[in-house]
Amino acid sequence: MALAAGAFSLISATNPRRPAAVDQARLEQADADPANWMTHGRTFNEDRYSPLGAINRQNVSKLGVAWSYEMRESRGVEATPIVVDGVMYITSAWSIVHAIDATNGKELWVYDPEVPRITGTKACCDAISRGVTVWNGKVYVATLDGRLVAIDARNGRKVWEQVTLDRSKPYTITGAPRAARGLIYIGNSGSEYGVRGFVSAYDAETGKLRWRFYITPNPKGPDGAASDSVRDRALETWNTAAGEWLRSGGGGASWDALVFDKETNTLWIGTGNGGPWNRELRSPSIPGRNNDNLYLSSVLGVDPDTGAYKCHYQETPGETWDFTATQPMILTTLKIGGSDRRVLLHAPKNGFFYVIDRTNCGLISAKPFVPVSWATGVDPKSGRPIENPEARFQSAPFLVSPSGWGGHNWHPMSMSRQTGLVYIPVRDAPVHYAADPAFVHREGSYNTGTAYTAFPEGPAAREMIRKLLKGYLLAWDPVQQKEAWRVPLPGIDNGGTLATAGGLVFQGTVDGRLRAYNARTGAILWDIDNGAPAFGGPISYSVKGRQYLAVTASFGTPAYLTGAILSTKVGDMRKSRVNVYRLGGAPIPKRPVVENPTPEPPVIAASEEMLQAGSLNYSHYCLGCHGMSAVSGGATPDLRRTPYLQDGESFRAVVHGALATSGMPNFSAWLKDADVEAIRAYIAGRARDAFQEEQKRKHAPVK
Ligand SMILES: O=C(O)c1cc(C(=O)O)c2c(n1)C(=O)C(=O)c1cc(C(=O)O)[nH]c1-2
Ligand SMILES: [Ca+2]
Repeated sequence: MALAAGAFSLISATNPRRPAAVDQARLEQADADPANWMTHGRTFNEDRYSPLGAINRQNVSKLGVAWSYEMRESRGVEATPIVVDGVMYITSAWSIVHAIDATNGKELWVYDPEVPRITGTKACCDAISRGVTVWNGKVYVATLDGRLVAIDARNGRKVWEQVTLDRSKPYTITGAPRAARGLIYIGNSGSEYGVRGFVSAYDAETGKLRWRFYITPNPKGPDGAASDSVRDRALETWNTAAGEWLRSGGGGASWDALVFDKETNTLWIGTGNGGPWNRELRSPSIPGRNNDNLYLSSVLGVDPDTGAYKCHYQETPGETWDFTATQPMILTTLKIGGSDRRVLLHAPKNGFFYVIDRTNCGLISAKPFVPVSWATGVDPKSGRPIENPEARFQSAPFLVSPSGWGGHNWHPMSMSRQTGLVYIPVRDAPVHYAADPAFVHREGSYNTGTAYTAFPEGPAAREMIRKLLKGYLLAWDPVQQKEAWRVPLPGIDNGGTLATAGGLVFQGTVDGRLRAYNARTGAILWDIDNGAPAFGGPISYSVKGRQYLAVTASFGTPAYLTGAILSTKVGDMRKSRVNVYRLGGAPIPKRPVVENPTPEPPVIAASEEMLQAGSLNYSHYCLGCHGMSAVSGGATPDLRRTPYLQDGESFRAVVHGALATSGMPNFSAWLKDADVEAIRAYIAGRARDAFQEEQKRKHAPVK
């Protein structure tokens, strides 16, 4: 743990309040206090609308750099910064918390929870964290390895720490905790790794567990948890005699949205996908019975004080595609059919935009916001999707739109109170799903029960990805349930959005641009190089009357999916940053594209079987950080270019822990010498493709 002295004196010099003095009253009145961004989505309602308008359509093109803060890691950053009274609190990779002077980028303190790097083997999506929450002078971080830590906002010292989950199981935490009414709420991740998801509430002062709600029922008996009261009802929707879920827990991990609703006194939980994905392997369906697998893929409302079940709406009954309902939620009031309705707006992975009644979880409307092939619509009467009968891919592979990458994933959407539109980073990313008859559960790896075929290997992948995967920024009218405008974007891994009273929407793109759009029309008013993608939601705050725009800049995170293959910045392992902009700031720095040629790879004699085994093991154990087709997302070394590739012995040493302190986990429990050599042969093949392509380009006649 590193500390920087002087944090408190600096804060007290600029502000009379003690640091992070956030309480219920202050959060409830967040709209009267737009200088601060005190909770994940700015207000309890999480609409990510900033009432600050000093930066507006007329002057946004004059934004320059206020400051830029360098983190210690090159890994992915997904956090939304929190700003209270001139101090920013943010996490970088490995759940490291930074407190920064929000006016000049000066580091006040850093708290490193020292997450064991082996935890990386349980994380699907890089060593990421979506940020902290603050309450009554403390900053709370949920660590990748499952702890909830309360930190003194004055000096970065730990006040208390709780282990929130069974660390012998493949759980992680990537989500940001939320604070309300003296409690800290936190979920977890790991549905693909074999866990049973739950949400917990801890006393903010003492760290004592107040309640717990399990997303899936315990077939062995009650848990002594808040979810016990609905256990029987949930069990009726599972096969209690067969299925992987009896061993793994069935998934449902709630890894992102947790929204406190002060108007209906509800904590809204977005629940996750099933584990494994394939329902017929997870919990074989029983003809003539309900096979919905509650409470997977649902918007679930519980009592914030006790965790008692209130109501739910299951968006994807019998989830089988990695269709999480964990995506960010916006609470608002809409005039629908002449009356004011308290609604929850949700654009989950499954591709439908839902308007849900916050008083009873009733469906008000649902319309596709992206092409959808698994269902033709949602029946307004029953609230159930009208499924395409082939979409469950049991008899034949099926091209599912959207796929588990999401019609929309965790990247926060925002809503403008001026236009009434919701700004969604959309992914149009169909994928072929087929049942995996050879499914075996593997520790330390992704377990889906699905042969999920994405792309061919090698140079062909790039073309395929360009053609098939489309991303765009979508402005959506939630009352009419229709598109207002869209702007096509490169790739699908674009960042979250922020709407402001300046009539603007801000968003980062996967190729590292940062843009401001006219919120009414989608016209691009500002478009700069942010150095690296701003994946999380941008925020705006002000100190002493000056408005700032803050975004992160990092590689890694979800960019391993496709962004890396499309990006010109591949292999550019610079440190992650927080970039803050203001009117009249310094000029945007020029950042030349880094040339990073592939060295000639070694020739490794390998049979076709060996290459296939290498490819399979690569996808199980390496892809999550080092990228599809061995094309790194830029936050971790590009394995096609690592010097360790050149000789088998050093390569094996690295896979078996030689670089464990730098973040490369030790895989010796799962990968034996022959497995490692097969992976090396596979990567050498990918490296040869890249090498030959580069040679061809180099020697091509100049046109
Ligand atoms: O089921 C889960 O437990 C789980 C966890 C996470 C996570 O914690 O980040 C993701 C997903 N699933 C997931 O399906 C997914 O698409 C995803 C994307 C990301 C990301 O950070 O970009 N995380 C996750
Ligand atoms: Ca998942």
